[in-house]
Amino acid sequence: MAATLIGASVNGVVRHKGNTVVSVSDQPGSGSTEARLTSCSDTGQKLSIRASIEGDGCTGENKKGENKPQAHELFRIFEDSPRFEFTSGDSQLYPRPLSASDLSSSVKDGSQIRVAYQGVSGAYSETAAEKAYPNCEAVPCEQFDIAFEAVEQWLVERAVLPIENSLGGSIHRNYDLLLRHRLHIVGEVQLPIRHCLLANHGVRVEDLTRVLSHPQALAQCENTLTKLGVIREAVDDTAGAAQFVALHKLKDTAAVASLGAARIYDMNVLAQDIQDDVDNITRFLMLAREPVIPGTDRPFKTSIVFSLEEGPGVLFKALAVFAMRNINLTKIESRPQRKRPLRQPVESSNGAPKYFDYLFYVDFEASMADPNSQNALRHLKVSQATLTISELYYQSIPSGVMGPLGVPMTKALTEGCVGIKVQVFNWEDGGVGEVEWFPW
Ligand SMILES: O=C(O)C(=O)C[C@]1(C(=O)O)C=C[C@@H](O)C=C1
Repeated sequence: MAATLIGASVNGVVRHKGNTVVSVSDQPGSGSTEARLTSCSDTGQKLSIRASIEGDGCTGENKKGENKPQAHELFRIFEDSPRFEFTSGDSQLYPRPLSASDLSSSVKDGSQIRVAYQGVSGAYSETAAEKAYPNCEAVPCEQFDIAFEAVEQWLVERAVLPIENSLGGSIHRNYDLLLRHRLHIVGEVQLPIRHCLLANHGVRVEDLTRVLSHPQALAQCENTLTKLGVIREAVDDTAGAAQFVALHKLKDTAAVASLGAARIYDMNVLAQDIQDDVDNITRFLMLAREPVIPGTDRPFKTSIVFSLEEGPGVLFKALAVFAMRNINLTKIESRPQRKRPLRQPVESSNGAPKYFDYLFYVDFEASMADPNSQNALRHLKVSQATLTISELYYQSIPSGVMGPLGVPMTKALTEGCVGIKVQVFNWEDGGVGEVEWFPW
C-alpha cells in the first residue's frame, strides 16, 4: 500500500500525540483515505501535513468511521515518521534533526539499519553515513552528542561522525565526546569533500556580504572566502546553512555546502570546488554499542588514550614503545584533561606556573591480537617510573577502507590515575575478550 505526502495546510485538532495531532478519515466516493498530522509549534502556530492513501478494497466507511486498514496504515506512517519540521503553511517538508526531547521515545522496529549523523539532509555526514552503511536509513541529529545518545538509547544502531579533515584538522568536540560516551569505534570512512558556493536564484557573487557554513567548511575554504571579502558565520552544518539561506530567501548571503544540498534546497551554484585544495578529505568514525573483536586476518587499527606525568621526554618515551616495535602511528592528538586541566608543579609554593594537563589520543596500525602490540602496551604500562598512565583503552578494528578503533570510557578516566585497563583476548578459543585491571 503506497502513501504519498501531498501537501501542507492549516488544519484542526483531533487526536494528540505529544504536540502533534493525527486525524484519519475516508474521502467519500474517492476510494481513498486521508490522514492529517497537525503540529503545534512552541509559538502556538498550528501547521499540518496531509497524506492520502489509495483504497485496497476496504474503503467503505464503517459505522464509527474507524479501525480500517487504510487508517491504520496512515497512522503507522506518521507514527514511524514523526520528525518533520513545519516552517510555514506552504513550505516543503524537511526531516527535522533529532533533538534532546526525541531521545525519550522508543526505538521502532525495522529491517534497515538506522544510522545517526549530525546535520540535516544534504550534509556531508549524511553521505558518509550512506557510504559506511549502504541502504541505511540516515537519521539527522541536531548535535554530535545527540547522535551519540541516539545510539546509546537504541534509537539507532550506529552513528557516523567526522573526526578530522585533511585541511581543517581535528574535530575536537568528537574527540571529547568519545570519552564521555560508551560507544565503540567499529570502522571509519573517508569522504572527499567538494564545497560549492550556493546562493538563491538571481543572486550574484557581487551581491554577497555574508557566507554561512559549518566552521570546518569555512576553514577549508579560507582562501576563497578571504578573496570574496565576506563576513563568515558559523552554523551547525553545511546543509543547514543552505536550508537557512533558501528558506529566508536571502539576497546578500550564500552558503558553503555540497552539490547535493544545492539540489535539495533548490539553490544556484555560484562556484564549485572552492576548498583550498582539490584533495580535501574528511575522516568519519563509525560508532556502535558493541566493539569489534580484533584479529590478525586483515589490517587493523587501534586507538588508545593516556595521560602522562610532566617531565622531560615523557611523551617521547611513551611513543618509543611503538617506534621500537616498528608500529606505525597514524594520528596523535592531545586534548585538555577536562577533569584536571591544570597540574600543580612540585615547586608551586614559590609561585611557579601550573602545568597544563593533557590526554593523548594515539592511533596505530596494528591489531591487539598481535603480540607485538600487546607488548608495546605492556611496555607503555611498566617501563617508565616517570610515566603514569591514567587511562588506556583499546579496541581494534579493520583498517584499509575502515579505520581506527574504539573507546569505552572506564573508571580510570573518571576517577583519576588508578591503573591501566587492558582488554585481554583469548585468541586460541576464538577471541572472546575480557577486561583485566592492573592497579598501579
Ligand atoms: O556540515 C556538514 O555537512 C558536515 O557533515 C560536517 C562536516 C564536519 O564536521 O567536518 C563534515 C565534513 C566537512 O568536513 C565539513 C563539515
